[in-house]
Amino acid sequence: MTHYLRSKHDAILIGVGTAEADNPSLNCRIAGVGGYGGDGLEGQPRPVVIDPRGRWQFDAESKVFKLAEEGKGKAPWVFTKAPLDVKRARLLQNAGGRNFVTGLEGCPEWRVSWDYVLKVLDAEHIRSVMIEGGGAIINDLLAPENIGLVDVVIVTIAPTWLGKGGVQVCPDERVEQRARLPVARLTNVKWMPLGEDVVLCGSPSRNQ
Ligand SMILES: NC(=O)C1=CN([C@@H]2O[C@H](COP(=O)(O)OP(=O)(O)OC[C@H]3O[C@@H](n4cnc5c(N)ncnc54)[C@H](O)[C@@H]3O)[C@@H](O)[C@H]2O)C=CC1
Ligand SMILES: Nc1nc(O)c(N)c(N[C@@H]2O[C@H](COP(=O)(O)O)[C@@H](O)[C@H]2O)n1
Repeated sequence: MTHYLRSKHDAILIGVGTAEADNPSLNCRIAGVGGYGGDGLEGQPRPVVIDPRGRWQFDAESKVFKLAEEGKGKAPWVFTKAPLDVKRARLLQNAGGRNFVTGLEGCPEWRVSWDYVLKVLDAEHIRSVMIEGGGAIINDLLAPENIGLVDVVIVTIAPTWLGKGGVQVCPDERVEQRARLPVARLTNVKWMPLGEDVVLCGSPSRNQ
């Protein structure tokens, strides 16, 4: 499911926490897409890493760079507040990736504004973005001020325990006129069994 979804989006976006924790591949590995039997890089999403403070210590051995070199994925676009150091900037450029420097743009140094990121991606002809994670990025996009940017939420439920201290995904509670409001629900919900998993798909409610 994850790889099918990756093939259907122009970009796949993660936060630096995920880049550092997982060394992810961020490509699509379904037979028939570019690099896996298909032409060029057709069906491969553009990896986008949100890294305001330039924490991601990537090098040529990072999976996403290896795959780009092998023609099995696109090189990443990295959003930072200040330019990356020369070594990382050169590696990124040589691989075909880019460093978008947002500047301070009026928000705390640890975060970027979605308005800025989405405008840049739109200008670069990215028409659909799959937000893969992690927790902080998803929670921020589920917050009332950002939820309008989200078209669809897809949750895969797998029969496995994730362990203590896992990543918590839940929007902040809403308080209006001192009353606690329920967290917005999804609408147009569909459930689909897929192998051992169940996939839930729904749209954020616009009027809760
Ligand atoms: N099960 C799943 O489907 C997935 C799980 N994960 C897991 O999530 C974990 C990483 O999650 P987190 O540590 O929460 O890191 P994260 O990947 O959400 O990145 C958080 C970082 O993004 C930056 N950031 C920039 N703009 C931001 C904004 N507007 N809002 C929030 N953060 C912003 C912050 O500097 C922050 O440190 C990993 O353990 C990874 O395995 C990640 C992806 C998918
Ligand atoms: N286990 C799992 N299931 C999903 O449905 C997911 N979207 C993820 N997400 C993230 O996938 C990354 C590893 O995959 P690649 O190496 O990029 O193929 C990693 O960041 C997971 O946290 N995980």
